[in-house]
Amino acid sequence: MLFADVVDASAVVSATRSRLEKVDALAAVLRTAGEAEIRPVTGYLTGAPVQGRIGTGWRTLVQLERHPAESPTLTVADVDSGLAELAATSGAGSQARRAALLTALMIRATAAEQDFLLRLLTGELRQGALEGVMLDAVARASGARAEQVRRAFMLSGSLPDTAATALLVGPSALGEFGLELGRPLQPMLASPADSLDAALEELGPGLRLEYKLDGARIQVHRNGDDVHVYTRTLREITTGVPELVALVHGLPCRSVVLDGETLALNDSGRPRPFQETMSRFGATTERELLLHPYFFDCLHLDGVDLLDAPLSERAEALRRVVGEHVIPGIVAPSGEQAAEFLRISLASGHEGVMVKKLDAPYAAGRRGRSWQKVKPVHTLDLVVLAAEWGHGRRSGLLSNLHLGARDPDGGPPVMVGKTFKGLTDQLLAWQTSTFPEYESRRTDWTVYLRPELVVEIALDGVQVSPRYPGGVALRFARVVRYRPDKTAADADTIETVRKMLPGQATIT
Ligand SMILES: Nc1ncnc2c1ncn2[C@@H]1O[C@H](COP(=O)(O)OP(=O)(O)OP(=O)(O)O)[C@@H](O)[C@H]1O
Repeated sequence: MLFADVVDASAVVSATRSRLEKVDALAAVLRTAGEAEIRPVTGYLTGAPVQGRIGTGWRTLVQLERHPAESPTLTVADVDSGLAELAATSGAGSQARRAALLTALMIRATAAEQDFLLRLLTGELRQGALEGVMLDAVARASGARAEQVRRAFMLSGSLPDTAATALLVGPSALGEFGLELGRPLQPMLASPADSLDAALEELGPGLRLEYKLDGARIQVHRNGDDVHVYTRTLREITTGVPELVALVHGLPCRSVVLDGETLALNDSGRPRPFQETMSRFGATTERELLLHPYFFDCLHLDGVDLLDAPLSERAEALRRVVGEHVIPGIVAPSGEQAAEFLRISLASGHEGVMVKKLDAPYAAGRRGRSWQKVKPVHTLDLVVLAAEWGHGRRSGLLSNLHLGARDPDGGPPVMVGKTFKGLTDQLLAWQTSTFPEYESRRTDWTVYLRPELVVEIALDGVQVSPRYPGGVALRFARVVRYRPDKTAADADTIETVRKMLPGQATIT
């Protein structure tokens, strides 16, 4: 298959707003892809090459001289082996070798193919929304039900594996994806509740309330002596968190999969700021801060998969295996007890509470109603699209942020507002030094970024606004913090923002 076929399909997907047309274009490519081509093609079309992050700096790429080929000759196999070689080249002297490999690939590509490759390698094509569209396309091309494909993806964490199984082995093979020790699955997510009372009323009497801790999500897999720790985005961090690994080694079990939150605490046992916890997960890790785990779910214990078991049963297994490391919680509280529990959680420095339905299974990758989060301040996680240079005291610093919500149909993020409020001197300095790495273009006043950075924004609500393309604008938006634990795929959608308009339904 020619690489140009993939590039053409990608162009159709970005040109149309119709989800149906996007799915059709992707399904057509999948149907014509050969056996060995399905995995790489799925990766390219969701902006995530199967070789993982190739790690070529943006600057190296733009400096490459590129005379495009007249007509397309590159095949998917050529690109696949080129990227595999690039990914395998590291260490001393690798920079020049990588540039040579890239140039060799680029001179065989047409202008459109070069542009696509560049955007693929810089991560610009990676938009989480595309995953959803691709899952539908896999269903369409293979004849599987969308739900079957989705479940296999959530459990395998890999779209190329899901696509290859559905198309090459057949839809019924998708059912064989189960929980596998050492392979992270997409975490279950919560829906925001309007208030504690609303959540209690919706979930009825059979519920459990837990502290909502403001740390970093962890998923832990142990098989005998083999322990692995993953982040919310399924990145493996085992070697960076030796204290967690040691603790999991000491648990009374042979095999286990745990879901939880980890935090750094200060001397009096209160949580340290989120940024400090996250400093343990960056490129340069801050080893002095010890992380404490608080587990809230158990998905597997000693050979028994618990994904489909009700929370009540999973919580019982959890208590048996992690003992004191279970997150603080109460079962079936009265309204007064629940309100008191929320008050104590906030007074102890936590974010709020989670309200969970006791008879619900673990819905991997779902933001459903059986987990609801109650937080006093409403926040949205949005994508930074651009930043304007500041004035006066902020001159020379990148300040006013342009904020975008995710398009669930795979289009580019939709701008919903701007803000420079809440930016500390430290954050302004960080933005000014970091944003150029994400730059896609600039004008005199504004630096535009590839849509990758996620920032958490507090707001007083939203209003109708013809000035913005989505028809809604944020009111009194202010920056709470950056969310290095999230990718643009995890940002809130334009639908979520629209549902916050006065008179709209509860956010789901
Ligand atoms: N008791 C708990 N149960 C489940 N998740 C918890 C709990 N305490 C803290 N959390 C964290 O809250 C998150 C659940 O909220 P949500 O599903 O909306 O994800 P999120 O978008 O990261 O949330 P937020 O932006 O509010 O932190 C989890 O990903 C987890 O990191």
